[in-house]
Amino acid sequence: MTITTKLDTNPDTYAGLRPVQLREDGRALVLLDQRQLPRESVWLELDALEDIAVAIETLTVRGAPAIGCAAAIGLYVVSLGLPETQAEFLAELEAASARLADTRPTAVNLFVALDQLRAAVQEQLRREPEAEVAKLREVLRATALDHVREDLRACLELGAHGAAKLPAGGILTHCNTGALATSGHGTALGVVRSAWALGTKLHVFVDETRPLLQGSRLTAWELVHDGIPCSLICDNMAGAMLARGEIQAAIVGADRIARNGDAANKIGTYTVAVLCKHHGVPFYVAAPWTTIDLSLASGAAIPIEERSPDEVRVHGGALRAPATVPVRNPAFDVTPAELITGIITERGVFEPGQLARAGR
Ligand SMILES: CSC[C@@H](O)[C@@H](O)C(=O)COP(=O)(O)O
Repeated sequence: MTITTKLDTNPDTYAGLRPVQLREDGRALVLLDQRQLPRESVWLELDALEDIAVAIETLTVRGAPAIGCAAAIGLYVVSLGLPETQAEFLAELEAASARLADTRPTAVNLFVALDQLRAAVQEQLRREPEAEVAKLREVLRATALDHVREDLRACLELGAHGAAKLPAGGILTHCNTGALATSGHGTALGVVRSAWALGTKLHVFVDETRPLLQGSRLTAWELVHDGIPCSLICDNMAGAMLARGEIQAAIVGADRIARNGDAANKIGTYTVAVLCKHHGVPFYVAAPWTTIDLSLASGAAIPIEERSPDEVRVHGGALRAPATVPVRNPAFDVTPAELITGIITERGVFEPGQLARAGR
């Protein structure tokens, strides 16, 4: 297919939604508050460590790449308030990084971003052991902005690779993997966006994604905004849509992909993959390379976040279950590699079993 050459893959000319930014004066993390969508678009400006950590924990900012971007800019912003002596600065920077790392365990992008910033500081100290704190802040700022820019570049490029694979027709997606979940454009939803921009006739089936409704609140909001045809469905309707032949492919994102291609993503993704296998429908995972964790042999080693029982018991502000009923609330599941047709990255589209070699 030659159509991919028409896609804009330049992050410097990207004009779409950027939900995670550094404020123009460079002193605050700016976030589009995803808890308020789709009711209203509220932008928050945060500069305190605890506020930034809580924003990640409460899904004010969410989606693996966006979490990484928020942590990167967040750590830089926090560094502005740290002591001016190098030893104290470094000790407090480590503590701040540890607090941010403690927010959400599954999205590996969080740890990649924090490691990139810490490594950049270490590299500066190796070259200049007496480096002033001002210089170290400069390094943090440049590394954080580079992380965000690289994420956008990856999304635009994987969008182009994925668009060449996506068939016309019904496309099922789960959770939100759009601009909101990244630095912009999106991963799985970025592929949908890129394919639509190229003229592929699509109709997106949006799983509402219980318990926190990232599909109905966020994905549907993005698709309606872009004018991409879509239908919102409850999670338990996906099987019926597949059985009726209304879905030609499924595409989802990932929070962490192990070396063997097993992929952790929003709870319910595994169910979609099993259904697709049963119906002979291709099931794609789209993610930037920062989501691939080659240090883990398989998905069994991916830490899965368990969230508050009240996210399941309470819906729309009202109790929908006995207040004391025991609840399980794993936020993610692992889709085994054998159910995945292809993993779409900025480096190209891989069969799950090819990841390890591609990563060398
Ligand atoms: C491009 S986002 C990929 C994943 O992070 C996404 O599918 C997902 O599962 C997000 O979960 P969330 O709990 O909303 O952060």
